Amino acid sequence: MGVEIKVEHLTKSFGKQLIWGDVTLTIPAGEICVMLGPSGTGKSVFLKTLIGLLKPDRGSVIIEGTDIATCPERELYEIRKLFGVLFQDGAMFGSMNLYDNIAFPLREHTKKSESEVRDVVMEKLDLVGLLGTEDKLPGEISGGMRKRAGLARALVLDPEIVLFDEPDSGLDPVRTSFLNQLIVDLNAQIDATFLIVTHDINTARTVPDNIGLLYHKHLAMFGPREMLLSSEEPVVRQFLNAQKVGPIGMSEEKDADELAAESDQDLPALPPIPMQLEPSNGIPRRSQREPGAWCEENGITPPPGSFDQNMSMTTGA
Ligand SMILES: Nc1ncnc2c1ncn2[C@@H]1O[C@H](COP(=O)(O)OP(=O)(O)OP(=O)(O)O)[C@@H](O)[C@H]1O
Repeated sequence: MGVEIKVEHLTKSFGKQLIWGDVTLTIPAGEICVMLGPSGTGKSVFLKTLIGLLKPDRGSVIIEGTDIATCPERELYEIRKLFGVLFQDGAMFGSMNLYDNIAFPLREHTKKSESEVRDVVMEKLDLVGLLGTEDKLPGEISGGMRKRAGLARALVLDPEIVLFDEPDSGLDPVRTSFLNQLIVDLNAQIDATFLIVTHDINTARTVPDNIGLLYHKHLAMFGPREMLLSSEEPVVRQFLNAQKVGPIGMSEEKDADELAAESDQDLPALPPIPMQLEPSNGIPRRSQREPGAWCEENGITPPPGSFDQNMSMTTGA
């Protein structure tokens, strides 16, 4: 069913460097969320804090009634079993074939027999479309296949929460589309809570139920996909539409002179909100909402052309 992650007033620094402060949000059980933000805004640090690999300075991360920011190491060890993580590079052991890489967490953390291990490994390989590649070494397969293998390994302990750290990094647009479809299909199938850190605007616009944006040491906005895609808030609008005009500069914020120089420029109209990616079997996911439902409930008129089935360009950039 997936479990909820409740983050309250979370603050993280390294020495004197504040990464982000007072982050409060709830990642709903079973839903897909995307976390965005310019490079260096602390998205990976956020993922690591959620899983207890980094300790926040203040605030809490509540999972099934336990605050993983303060709980004893033993409890943290138990809570971590709820997580599957797809690391950026797949984090495979280079000298082990895919079978042994994927079997690794089962051999480490369970008492399963080798034949039970085999059943799980083959099931997960099938799930990610990699049956038949089990004897290959990670170095012998493409980047896209390595991501899938990493995903199979993240799934072997049947996680309730799956964290994806830039699943699309280094992938071409076609492989990214296939991986996004796999993510949506998996969510429909295993119903776990998914959190994806990405730089890919097309992924952010089409895959998740909810979007968050970290910017300038705080959470600029978090909410339903349609809320952010129809938002006129300058940072959200600029980032989600990949535009140069707006408060975000080449390195963090633009200064007052830069902003004044573009004050007479008209902002391009918000592009249409694309349809959300559906599972390939056409059966909606449990957390999927009707297109336009959030806008209607909140009295927001979506940009013209939104939710058009035939829309080909989704970013409008
Ligand atoms: N263990 C650490 N010790 C000190 N500083 C760290 C540590 N981990 C991360 N940082 C710093 O925290 C900041 C945020 O890093 P992080 O990797 O989370 O950013 P990001 O948003 O994921 O970036 P990108 O989009 O480029 O991957 C960076 O300035 C980084 O140098």
